[in-house]
Amino acid sequence: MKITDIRFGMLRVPLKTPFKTALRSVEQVEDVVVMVHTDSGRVGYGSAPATAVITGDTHGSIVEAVRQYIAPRLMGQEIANLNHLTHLVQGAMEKNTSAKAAVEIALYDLWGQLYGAPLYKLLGGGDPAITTDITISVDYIDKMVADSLAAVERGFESLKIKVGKDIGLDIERTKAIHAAVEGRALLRLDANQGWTAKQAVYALQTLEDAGVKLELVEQPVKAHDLAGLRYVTERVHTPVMADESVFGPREVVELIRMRAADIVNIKLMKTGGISNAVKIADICSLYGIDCMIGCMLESSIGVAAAVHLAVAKSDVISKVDLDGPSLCRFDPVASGVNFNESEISVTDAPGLGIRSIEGLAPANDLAA
Ligand SMILES: C[C@H](N)C(=O)N[C@@H](CCC(=O)O)C(=O)O
Ligand SMILES: [Mg+2]
Repeated sequence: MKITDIRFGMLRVPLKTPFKTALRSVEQVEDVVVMVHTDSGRVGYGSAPATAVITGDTHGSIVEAVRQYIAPRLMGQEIANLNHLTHLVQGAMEKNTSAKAAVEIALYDLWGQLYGAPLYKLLGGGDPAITTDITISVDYIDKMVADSLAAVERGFESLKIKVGKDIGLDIERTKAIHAAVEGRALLRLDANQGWTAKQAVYALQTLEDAGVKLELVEQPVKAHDLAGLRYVTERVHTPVMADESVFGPREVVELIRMRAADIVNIKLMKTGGISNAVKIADICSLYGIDCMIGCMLESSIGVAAAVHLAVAKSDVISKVDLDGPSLCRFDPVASGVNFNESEISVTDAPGLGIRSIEGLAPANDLAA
């Protein structure tokens, strides 16, 4: 099965409610869809959102990186040589992790199709059912409490609370949500880099002293501030998770060397796809570091790939934040992964099992 063409589409899906973090506010998912065509007639699908505030990638840069740097290396290549292909993708250029991720996801989809097996089985197998948390956007306290209660009613047993806007309000937000859902849901905080190290220690110690038990705190400080991350990790009981601070395997090695965090959040859009995500999971497994599998605000194509990885690496990926599809008003993608609120299950359809994508628009206007 040889690669003959790479084409693009745009997928837009409205959200149930605006997604608000310390870094941005968005009202719809907007993904570049990458379609890798082969001489067998089979097509592999991948996707990438433009999370410029985290990865630096825009829709235009994703399309241009694939078109100019990645695609030319892949034309005529054999899908069976997957390791060679991922090497070509990763070596095509620096950074541009979202573009690399979209292409790698499509290549792994084709690899599964080639061998007639769902991706998770080729990645090592596992129990094809996982449970995700759901994000509660940062907002007025009453709204966040109401959103948290609604999420618990929908069956979510783990809430990822966005904070990082105002330290005093963040403490009040967390206390109010804790009081409202205590005993019914685990609470994870994600400050999305919004605090200084000292503010983070103050907020977390205040919450700990008030009896607010948190499962973890995610990315309390600026992405580049590994020393700040370590400062927080050393001073609080709450487990600290690195998100924006770690993209690829090299950063994870440095994080472990510095003992800067307790947990690593793996996201395909940061790693540049599945090959590096597998490496990170294996490094963390070696050092006994727990992982979360996360996603950007993105469609169920890229999230489906993350689900397959989570199933296959469940020994080290113990926490799941794959709520992109649950935040959308509907899922335009029919695939081998079924997203049903907190419960996600995978069928035996080959690769990602993508059968149709409703409303896929041309992406020709994004780049020359
Ligand atoms: C969607 C997911 N729950 C999430 O919060 N992901 C990111 C933010 C992604 C974005 O801004 O698109 C995170 O910080 O963990
Ligand atoms: Mg995060």
